[in-house]
Amino acid sequence: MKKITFIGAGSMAEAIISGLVAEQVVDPKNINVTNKSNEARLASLNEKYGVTGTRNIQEAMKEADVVLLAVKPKDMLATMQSIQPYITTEMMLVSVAAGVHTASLEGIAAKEVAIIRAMPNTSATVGQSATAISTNAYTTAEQRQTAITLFETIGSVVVVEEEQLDAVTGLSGSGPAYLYYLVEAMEKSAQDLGLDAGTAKQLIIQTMLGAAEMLKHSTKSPATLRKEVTSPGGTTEAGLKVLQNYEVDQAFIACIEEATAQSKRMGKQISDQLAQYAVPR
Ligand SMILES: NC(=O)C1=CN([C@@H]2O[C@H](COP(=O)(O)OP(=O)(O)OC[C@H]3O[C@@H](n4cnc5c(N)ncnc54)[C@H](O)[C@@H]3O)[C@@H](O)[C@H]2O)C=CC1
Ligand SMILES: O=C(O)[C@@H]1CCC=N1
Repeated sequence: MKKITFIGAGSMAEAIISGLVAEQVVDPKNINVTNKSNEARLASLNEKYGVTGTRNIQEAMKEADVVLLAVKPKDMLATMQSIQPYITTEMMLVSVAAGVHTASLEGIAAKEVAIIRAMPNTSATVGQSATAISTNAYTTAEQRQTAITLFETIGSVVVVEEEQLDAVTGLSGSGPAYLYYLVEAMEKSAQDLGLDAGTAKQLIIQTMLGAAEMLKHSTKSPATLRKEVTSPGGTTEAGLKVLQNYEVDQAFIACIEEATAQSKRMGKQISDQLAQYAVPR
């Protein structure tokens, strides 16, 4: 990876830039960043990471090996149209936009260019994203490896078929929010039970981290690990009975299915929109 250009300078772009710089995968001098209008944001990224902020798209795209599209799905059409003249078949485009299909991007690029679609999550900010990527037909094995290396700077990477990315979005793209929701409930109950906020926070975070480490390192299934906490007639059994009565497992399943369905709906909406602007070849 010699030169990388970020189109979009928001939170996802910053998380990836900080990973690339910290892991020394790319020299900051070879990272260009551009955004829609916020000059101060580009200056701040320059100061923090040594990357080059520019408002000139042609300049930003010049000699880029990787172009990372980190804009909201609704801004993808305008973004693709603005970079289209500068896309070359030697480049690799990487999109992190939820629901945007590689075929839609190919339609606007109108060139046989490698396109990677990725679904990271916000834990990228602390180098702990669970990222899944898929590749289009023009992606070489070397480019695929480059994408894996890029996303490994912000966490773990799996390669999936593109049609699986909706499920990935519902599961791990949105996933941090489900866990934060659980923590919010744990904090509320701790407060009701008279624990001070600082003490509760430390206990909850370490409980989450410890359980995650157990899941990662133990050969036992989650069900076995759960049973090991649950003494017959004890506190866990009493608590879990309440969760079962509320069918909390069914609620989580329905939640992930609905998030996946929403990813599909967003994908259809944006691909219909982008199809109208596809350049005939
Ligand atoms: N927040 C999340 O949990 C996740 C978000 N994503 C995806 O990451 C993408 C970026 O999200 P955020 O960083 O949270 O967004 P953000 O709103 O923080 O940043 C978007 C950036 O795009 C720039 N932009 C908009 N239109 C542009 C244009 N025409 N040309 C150049 N730059 C333009 C904006 O100036 C801004 O810098 C989204 O597509 C989202 O679907 C992916 C995985 C997880
Ligand atoms: O909520 C969303 O649409 C984005 C995609 C995955 C996480 N956040």
